[in-house]
Amino acid sequence: MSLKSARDFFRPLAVGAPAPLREIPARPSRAIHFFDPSNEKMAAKVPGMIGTVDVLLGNLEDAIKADNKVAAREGLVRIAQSTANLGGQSGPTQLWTRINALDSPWVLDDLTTLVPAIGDKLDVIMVPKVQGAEDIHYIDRLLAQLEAKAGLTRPILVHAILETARGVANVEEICGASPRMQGLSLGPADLAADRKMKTTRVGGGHPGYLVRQDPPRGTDSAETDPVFDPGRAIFQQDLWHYTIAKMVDACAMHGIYPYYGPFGDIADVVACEDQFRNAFLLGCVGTWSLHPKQIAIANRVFSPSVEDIAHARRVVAAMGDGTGAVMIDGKMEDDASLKQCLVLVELAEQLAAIDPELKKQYDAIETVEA
Ligand SMILES: CC(C)(COP(=O)(O)OP(=O)(O)OC[C@H]1O[C@@H](n2cnc3c(N)ncnc32)[C@H](O)[C@@H]1OP(=O)(O)O)[C@@H](O)C(=O)NCCC(=O)NCCSC(=O)C[C@](C)(O)C(=O)O
Ligand SMILES: [Mg+2]
Repeated sequence: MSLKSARDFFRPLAVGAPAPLREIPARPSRAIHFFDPSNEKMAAKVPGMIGTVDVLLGNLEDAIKADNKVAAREGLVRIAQSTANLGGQSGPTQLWTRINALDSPWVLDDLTTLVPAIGDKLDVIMVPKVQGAEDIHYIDRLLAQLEAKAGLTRPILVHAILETARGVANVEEICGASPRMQGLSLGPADLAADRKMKTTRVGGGHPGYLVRQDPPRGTDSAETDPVFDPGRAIFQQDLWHYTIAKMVDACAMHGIYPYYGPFGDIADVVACEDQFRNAFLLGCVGTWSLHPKQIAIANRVFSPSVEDIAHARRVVAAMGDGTGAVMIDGKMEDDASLKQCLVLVELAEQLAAIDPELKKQYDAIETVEA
């Protein structure tokens, strides 16, 4: 892989294109809510969702029928142009899109239509099925040319979906391929197919992927029949743990943001919440929402709880200049656990700035002396 010099990395890739950002802004993005801009019923709901969801994403790729690709692209342009407070750093809700795959017949028209028409409102472009740095380099140069032509003053950021085995293998070079890289999401359906995993679910766990409690002492495990042996507990495992953890490390290393992705069992709100929470605990900043009812789940899970913030503030207060060790409720806290607490406190501050209800809850926390 050829590496750019440090100086060249932050140079615009086209004369007249906006300067790349040195840091990716930490804008709240707990839920990236997908809608089909060619579906009139869904599109009609978009204005009413502003302020209730951190990101609205006009989807142009999979889940949009081939016959509706042009209508979806045009619908997104119309919605972006006619909806106030959506995208472009002005409002509470960002506007993203997911373009078609780089080898599809639609992607070039997606980019050459969207950037001149609504490039000033589009915060992030999600690129599906990214295989390696070369895919990001292609998008990077093309966006710079289109931004220059359109006279844009702010670079559009790029988000890659991790949904091929090669993409997972190349995840670090993908994250570091361009200063436009904003983050990564897991694409569990395409990734499962590409890896030849044997699950047909869109994200989430699988009852067959488990570990089982040992048989009682003195029993020959060969004699136990799992079907007639209900006494042995089974523990379902997370099929996606390895990939999410790998994605989180690659993103943290490059100063960009990891997201879970889709949870296809819309009816199972409980398992959806579990999957989202696992991702939150592992370091993801948000997830996708495919149906309006997943927005509230994502907002709840990806906002630190009042209890966590109360504890984190106690530790911050007790640690004074941030060095040494103290005991709080029987537990040791030191320089490192202070940093863990600051992750939560800083996230709470960012969220409180855009979510008045959450601000009220965090403001009501009484400071308890350690
Ligand atoms: C699942 C579906 C078919 C159920 O749609 P439905 O109409 O059957 O659901 P409903 O419960 O009956 O809907 C109730 C109301 O909500 C509306 N509605 C419903 N959904 C939305 C929405 N998203 N945004 C805004 N409004 C929505 C719907 O139009 C209806 O309106 P109404 O009350 O006026 O009749 C529908 O929700 C949907 O199409 N969601 C988006 C699906 C999508 O974007 N999939 C692609 C992302 S996942 C993926 O690509 C994989 C990945 C990463 O690539 C990889 O793993 O490889
Ligand atoms: Mg996919």
